[in-house]
Amino acid sequence: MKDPVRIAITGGAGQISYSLIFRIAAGDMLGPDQPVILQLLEIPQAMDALNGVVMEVNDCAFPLVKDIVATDDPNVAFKDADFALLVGARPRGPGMERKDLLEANAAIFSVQGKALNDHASRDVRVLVVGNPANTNALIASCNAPDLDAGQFTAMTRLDHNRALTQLAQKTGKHVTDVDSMIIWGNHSATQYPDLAQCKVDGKAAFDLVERDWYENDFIPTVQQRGAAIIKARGASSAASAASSAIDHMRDWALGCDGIVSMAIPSDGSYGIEEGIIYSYPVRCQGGKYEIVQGFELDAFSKEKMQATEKELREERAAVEHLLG
Ligand SMILES: NC(=O)C1=CN([C@@H]2O[C@H](COP(=O)(O)OP(=O)(O)OC[C@H]3O[C@@H](n4cnc5c(N)ncnc54)[C@H](O)[C@@H]3O)[C@@H](O)[C@H]2O)C=CC1
Ligand SMILES: O=C([O-])CC(=O)C(=O)O
Repeated sequence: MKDPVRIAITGGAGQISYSLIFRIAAGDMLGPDQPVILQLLEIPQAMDALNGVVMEVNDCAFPLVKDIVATDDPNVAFKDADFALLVGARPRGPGMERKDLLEANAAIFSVQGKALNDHASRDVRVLVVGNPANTNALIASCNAPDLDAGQFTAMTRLDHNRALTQLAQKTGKHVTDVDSMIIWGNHSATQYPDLAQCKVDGKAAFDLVERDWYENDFIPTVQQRGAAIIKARGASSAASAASSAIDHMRDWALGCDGIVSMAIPSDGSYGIEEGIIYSYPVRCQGGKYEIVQGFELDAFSKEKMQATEKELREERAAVEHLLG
């Protein structure tokens, strides 16, 4: 058996964590041979609920769980953490955009960025799920000057997975037949789900679907899927968010075939302003991710990519005071 790794999860008593923690404990994120120590963070008012979750994890008798820490102190939760999944934040309700949460949630990520800086493993991999995820990741990263900015990522894998299913259903194929899906930009209604590189069963997606469906159905459906779930469920997506968080971390840590979407610090690739946390097509191998370069962009793509970049710049300007 390998040595255990430490996995910090914030918002441990929330909806997403109620799926996420159990799937990580079952080995879905790092594999069936990787023992884990779960370090769960909550706010003081939610500690009773968190202790209930810990009781349930214990009741599962998971062979891979070596220890569980439940705390309301970020300095304890992030101590020596190898992985940190920053989920704890307020979710939006009907009629809100994710950036409306900026004011309520941004301060959480400056505190947690500092705690990661001071206590986490120097190789910690951070995934921000709490919305608005891209800008929250930027805040956390800016408050962690001793860690590399590239260690901070935000989740657009749920958008990526949603897009895979929309296209697979439209073409009568399976998600595993779809290659090179790309989500560009912000995890918001301005994101750009791009089919220009996409293939289904080896055939160009653009040869299989009408342009009208792409522009007026596929793109808005993926952009608005979070709101559609809130309308249908009366609460924001939870199990699907947890599943995508696991996909993101698993691929980053263990590698994967093909292209996936991750929101990462821009290095200027594709003309996007350096530093903002922007979703790119990446390949993951050897514990690292790398932006896939060289795709040609038409005017339609450029316009959409710039619109979502503009929103991220505006979000950054709104939290300038938290960027350290
Ligand atoms: N990036 C993405 O694709 C997605 C992001 N989300 C976002 O994830 C976040 C969590 O969603 P849910 O689990 O449904 O919300 P929830 O309200 O069920 O759970 C959030 C938990 O975080 C805790 N929390 C709040 N402040 C905290 C802090 N400073 N430290 C630790 N814990 C704290 C709360 O007490 C609560 O238990 C929301 O911001 C939501 O919008 C949700 C779905 C997808
Ligand atoms: O829409 C929301 O507020 C929750 C979320 O981020 C998603 O489901 O993509």
